[in-house]
Amino acid sequence: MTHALVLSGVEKRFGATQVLYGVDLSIETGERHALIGPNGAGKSTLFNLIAGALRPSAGRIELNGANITGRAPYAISRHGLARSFQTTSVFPRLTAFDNLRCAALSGAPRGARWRNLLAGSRAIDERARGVLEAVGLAACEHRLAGALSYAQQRALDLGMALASGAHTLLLDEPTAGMSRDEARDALALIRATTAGKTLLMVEHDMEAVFGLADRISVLVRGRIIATGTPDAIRADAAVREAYLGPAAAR
Ligand SMILES: Nc1ncnc2c1ncn2[C@@H]1O[C@H](COP(=O)(O)OP(=O)(O)OP(=O)(O)O)[C@@H](O)[C@H]1O
Repeated sequence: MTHALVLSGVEKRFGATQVLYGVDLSIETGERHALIGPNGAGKSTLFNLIAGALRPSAGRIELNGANITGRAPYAISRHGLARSFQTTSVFPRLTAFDNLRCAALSGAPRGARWRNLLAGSRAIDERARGVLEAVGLAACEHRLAGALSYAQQRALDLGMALASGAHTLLLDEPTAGMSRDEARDALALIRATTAGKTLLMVEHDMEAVFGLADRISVLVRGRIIATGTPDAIRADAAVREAYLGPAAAR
């Protein structure tokens, strides 16, 4: 079994405040893994450590076997990791198509990147167009990203992660702020477009988590208290207690 992402003994302190304690987490290649936990558990902090926005105080993080601990975000993205944000990270004054071209360009081999840009590379355009269609935005090709609906911007955000060619995607609350119908569409889109990729997502919507994840890890006060299939997590007494209080665990 190969692992796309392996965290060993990861800790994070902000000054005197410790937020993460000895986090061990192994995500299999091609797995869809959800990270859940109460507010303030440390989920965003863990994402920031994996993506390189923060450096761990201790521990090691490997992406596809490469040690990426404490590396800069751009270096980690070159190793094949893309992150989608809770607030979308699209460029509002570029068209949907140009947003995807930028993302495709960022994933192009380093030496070829500026040549590609200058030459208006057909390969980059084709990749961007393919992703535009895959995320259901073909009709919005020439629209400015800032003029798209929130759900469309999230779809474009997902498209940018795909266009970069990343094999591992960190999805930060992919259905946050959406209506029930929009959330269902977003989940179907994620399922359809990420086949074969490794996903780690933080999500509060349990319907989304249990509908999409192969396995779930539960983070409570900076510690992973359980990892398992959706059925195992549902039946786990410690998880029920953490979410619902001691009475629910009995
Ligand atoms: N830069 C920082 N400096 C000090 N404390 C921080 C910093 N960033 C986060 N924290 C603290 O770390 C803890 C975990 O925060 P984090 O945002 O990672 O939790 P979370 O599980 O993502 O919460 P939520 O579900 O509400 O987004 C919180 O107590 C938070 O106040």
